[in-house]
Amino acid sequence: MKKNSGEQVKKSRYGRVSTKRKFDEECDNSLGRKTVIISTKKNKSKLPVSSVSSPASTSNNVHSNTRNNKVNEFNIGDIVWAKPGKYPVWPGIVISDPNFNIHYKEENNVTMLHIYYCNDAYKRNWIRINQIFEFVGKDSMLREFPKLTTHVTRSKIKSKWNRAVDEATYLTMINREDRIKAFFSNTFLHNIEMTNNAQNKKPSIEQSENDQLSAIYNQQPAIENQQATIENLPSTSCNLQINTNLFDDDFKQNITNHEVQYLNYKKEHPRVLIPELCRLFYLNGWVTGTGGGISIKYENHIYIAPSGVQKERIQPEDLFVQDIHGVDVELPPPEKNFSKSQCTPIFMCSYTLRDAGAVIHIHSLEVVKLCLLSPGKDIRINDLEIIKGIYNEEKGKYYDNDEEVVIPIIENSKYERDLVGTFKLALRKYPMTSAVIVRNHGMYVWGKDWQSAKTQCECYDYAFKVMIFKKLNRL
Ligand SMILES: CSCCC(=O)C(=O)COP(=O)(O)O
Ligand SMILES: [Zn+2]
Repeated sequence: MKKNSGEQVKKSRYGRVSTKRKFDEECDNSLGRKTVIISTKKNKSKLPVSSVSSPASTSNNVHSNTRNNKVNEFNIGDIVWAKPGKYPVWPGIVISDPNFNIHYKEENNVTMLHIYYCNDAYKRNWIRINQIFEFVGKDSMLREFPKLTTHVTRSKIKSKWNRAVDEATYLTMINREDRIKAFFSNTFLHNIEMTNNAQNKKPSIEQSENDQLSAIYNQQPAIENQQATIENLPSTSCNLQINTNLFDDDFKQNITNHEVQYLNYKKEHPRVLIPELCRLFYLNGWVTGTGGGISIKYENHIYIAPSGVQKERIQPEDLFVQDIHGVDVELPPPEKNFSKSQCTPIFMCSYTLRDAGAVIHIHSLEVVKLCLLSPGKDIRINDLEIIKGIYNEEKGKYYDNDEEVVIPIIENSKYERDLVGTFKLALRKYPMTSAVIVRNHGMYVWGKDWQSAKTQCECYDYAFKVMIFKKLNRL
């Protein structure tokens, strides 16, 4: 079948007209916009590049009208439009393939980029670079590429597509470094849900939409389990403030004051950090079986998670806040029926006796394994570069790699609160330590702030893995 332009119109086996050629043509011909045609090094295929700068390109200065002739100018974290063959044009984010840790490659002389799609259950695939262009906002897209968007804006997937575009728009508003975290933590969708709940409405994703999208993407590889790498480090609710800008005034008016209060917390606030870090610690295997977590001191108040809950699902309002004397200042909503973490007495020992700014309690398998291999009263770590990340509280400085780090082990007890006596004794006997191991149970680690506590916990965890290896292999 021939059209006036001479374009060969192909029909897919589903009877849908192929839009691949139209996509390039539409980009080239779009009214009032310049397009820069560049050739990729090997396949020489023409890549139309939008001259409309998105917030992302403005802030990162990655894409511009004067994009040069490189094979791949997309970087990890770029927000893009992708038009994979017969599938609808969809917003996505450039992120490395978790299996190979690369975000672009040459395949059969074609440059491919690895994309995760917005609002689509973390579906991802490798896609030709000439099927991608930088993300422009929804209005520009609808105005300038009407043919590309007609299908999605009229079909049953319209609302899903709209949410994907909103998510992409939201991601362009935040720093590139935070985008991947925000993407994997579903920050945007979380807020939509929060807003909808405030209106006593559930987010309505129609089944038919899901079915249709499943059919559309059924040839794409399914996403593997989310991995706790630095790339997809989850962040529960940072940037909530920015996100509300996407809601119209009606929406905002329907959010209760209580919720607005949480939307306004900065991302360094414990009500944001504790849920975010608990989620990370869960993925690290540190807070399994509901136990463990982190407490943070902020402006002379101590923030503590609830006890016995799925720590990776804690919400900002779930936290207990008390002063340094243990007097409650803020409580979670009473209907949640939460009680304060059983670890509170130990957390308080670290705050009062060591002037900690944050305390982490982990239930990692490594700690328990190491205890099984170490019947003595303490663990000694030598000859590891990683110990430079551990703080010597007695000397007030970080260890050198030729020093020995000694961590006391106290015996476990029936209840966490019964550990207080031996915990205090350990602090007295080991003034240099920033951690106490509880045999066959876990470990408490503290630092002057949450970053220090987290970094040290990572260093201990790493060192324990090496020690287990050494002990098992009699090295
Ligand atoms: C399986 S958890 C047993 C109790 C425990 O060790 C613990 O750390 C409890 O912490 P929580 O913050 O859930 O009270
Ligand atoms: Zn515990």
